[in-house]
Amino acid sequence: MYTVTLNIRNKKALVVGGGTVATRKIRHLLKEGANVTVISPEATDEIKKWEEKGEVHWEKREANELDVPSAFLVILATNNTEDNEKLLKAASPNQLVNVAHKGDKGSYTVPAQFTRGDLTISVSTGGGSPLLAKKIRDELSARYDESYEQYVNFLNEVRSFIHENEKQAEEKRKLLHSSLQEEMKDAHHQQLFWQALYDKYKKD
Ligand SMILES: C[C@@]1(CC(=O)O)C2=NC(=C\c3[nH]c(c(CCC(=O)O)c3CC(=O)O)Cc3[nH]c(c(CC(=O)O)c3CCC(=O)O)/C=C3\N/C(=C\2)[C@@H](CCC(=O)O)[C@]3(C)CC(=O)O)/[C@H]1CCC(=O)O
Ligand SMILES: NC(=O)c1ccc[n+]([C@@H]2O[C@H](COP(=O)([O-])OP(=O)(O)OC[C@H]3O[C@@H](n4cnc5c(N)ncnc54)[C@H](O)[C@@H]3O)[C@@H](O)[C@H]2O)c1
Repeated sequence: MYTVTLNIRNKKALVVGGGTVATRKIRHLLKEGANVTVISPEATDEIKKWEEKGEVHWEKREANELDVPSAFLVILATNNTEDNEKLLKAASPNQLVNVAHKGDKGSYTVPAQFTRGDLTISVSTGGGSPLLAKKIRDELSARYDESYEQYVNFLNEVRSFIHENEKQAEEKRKLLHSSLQEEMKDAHHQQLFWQALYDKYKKD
């Protein structure tokens, strides 16, 4: 499998089906800023609320082959395997298609994941055992707790500063590695690190 992180902001996403699985998928798509259309005769209360608030466009009907080609990303999440497969055939090879009832039929599956600011940790079994992916994700989310959000911000800022101020590759590498030491998660150590950088490059 070839793992990527996709920017789906303002991209057209089509979700076929309005059940529990579709709802979970839509929640994630909205969080990432996609432009979501749902086609389904029935929908959960959560989807109805999104529709009322104008956050998704819901077409209350069964989907057909003509609906598929215009979306960047397509999620086939009906409870009817034959319908999902009929719609899958209408997709172009250049579209990203997720098939909820059988991951390996589509072009992508969604990993279990969590974020801490700019840090995303994803776990995939490629459809082999979604529940194992979820279990490992839960274990990792306890290990990489909320404090990582601030820590990743710190590393991001430190990295920009080092790139701006240090031109020598070896010294740059050393500084970047020293900012990764476990103790740097602590605010006091971060302050000391900044002070050392300012002193080294004579900034106030
Ligand atoms: C990770 C997560 C991401 C997401 O969907 O957003 C995800 N499934 C999640 C939840 C979940 N999945 C299932 C239940 C009910 C469990 C139960 O019955 O109790 C729950 C609900 C729950 O546990 O909450 C079961 C299940 N899943 C699939 C089938 C069909 C099949 O495989 O035949 C069946 C039914 C047969 C079975 O039970 O096996 C198929 C897929 N599910 C995938 C991803 C893809 C493979 C990912 C991988 O392997 O790494 C793939 C192939 C397609 C896809 O959807 O992309 C999300 C984590 C939740 C979270 O993030 O909190
Ligand atoms: N990917 C996953 O994580 C995962 C987890 C559990 C189950 N599943 C699979 O996902 C599928 C959906 O599960 P669910 O729990 O959301 O089902 P569900 O019964 O809650 O919802 C199915 C939805 O599909 C709609 N629908 C049916 N035929 C349609 C059509 N032709 N066009 C448009 N909409 C149509 C229904 O109106 C309903 O809203 C099942 O096939 C199940 O095997 C996947």
